[in-house]
Amino acid sequence: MIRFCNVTKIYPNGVRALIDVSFSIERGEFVFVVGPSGAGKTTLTKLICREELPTRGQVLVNGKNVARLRPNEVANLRQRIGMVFQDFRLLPRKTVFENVALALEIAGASWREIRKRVPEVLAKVGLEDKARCFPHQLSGGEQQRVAIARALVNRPFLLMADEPTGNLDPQTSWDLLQLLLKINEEGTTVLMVTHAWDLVQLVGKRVISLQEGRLTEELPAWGNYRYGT
Ligand SMILES: Nc1ncnc2c1ncn2[C@@H]1O[C@H](COP(=O)(O)OP(=O)(O)OP(=O)(O)O)[C@@H](O)[C@H]1O
Repeated sequence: MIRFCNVTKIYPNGVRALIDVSFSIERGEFVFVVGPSGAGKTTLTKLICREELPTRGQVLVNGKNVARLRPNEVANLRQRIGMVFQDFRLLPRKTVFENVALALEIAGASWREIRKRVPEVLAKVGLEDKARCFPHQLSGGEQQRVAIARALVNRPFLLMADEPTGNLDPQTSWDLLQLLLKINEEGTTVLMVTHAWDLVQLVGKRVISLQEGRLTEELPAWGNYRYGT
């Protein structure tokens, strides 16, 4: 579903963010992307949603070279990839319902669909009773779950979460990871960028590791491996 073929990304200022990176992600996988600050993790996510273009090599999403997409296809690609960020990025003057509804409105959904779909997706993230709240009335973990609901509402084929637990305490981070694992079990491919190596070790999922722009290590899923056993 996602394929990087010898991808190098050099920014205009000369920084080599990714160097000759190749990997594939199949439909239905849960993949962690780890690595130190500046290793190229966010750049990798930006190449997938075509926020950036590779300098060399190819990024294929659903078999299509993203560099060759027409503008309407780029918009369509971005609508079909759910994005979650460390800082939640909710609109502060809109309620939880409105924050999630906006993603559907932009995709052209009818009011009838919005009224049906928003409560469904809020229930999925356990926030059905918070629809009328504003973001500042919620905890960090709840705000991140709203962001996940917003990312899911258009039924994306891929959920990309860039440091989603970066602003959360350990227990809330763990709960959030469980939510992402549940979403993955229900069929959505998940790519999670993280520094939280402790979380990565607690679940047996595939790990792509970057170091100074190079893919240094690819650990397969560990099956039933559990931390401390
Ligand atoms: N728009 C840009 N222009 C120039 N250089 C950039 C740009 N975006 C990122 N970089 C550089 O590219 C390298 C990789 O950055 P990237 O954000 O992908 O790393 P990261 O692994 O996500 O880091 P962090 O964990 O700190 O978020 C860094 O050296 C960064 O300074």
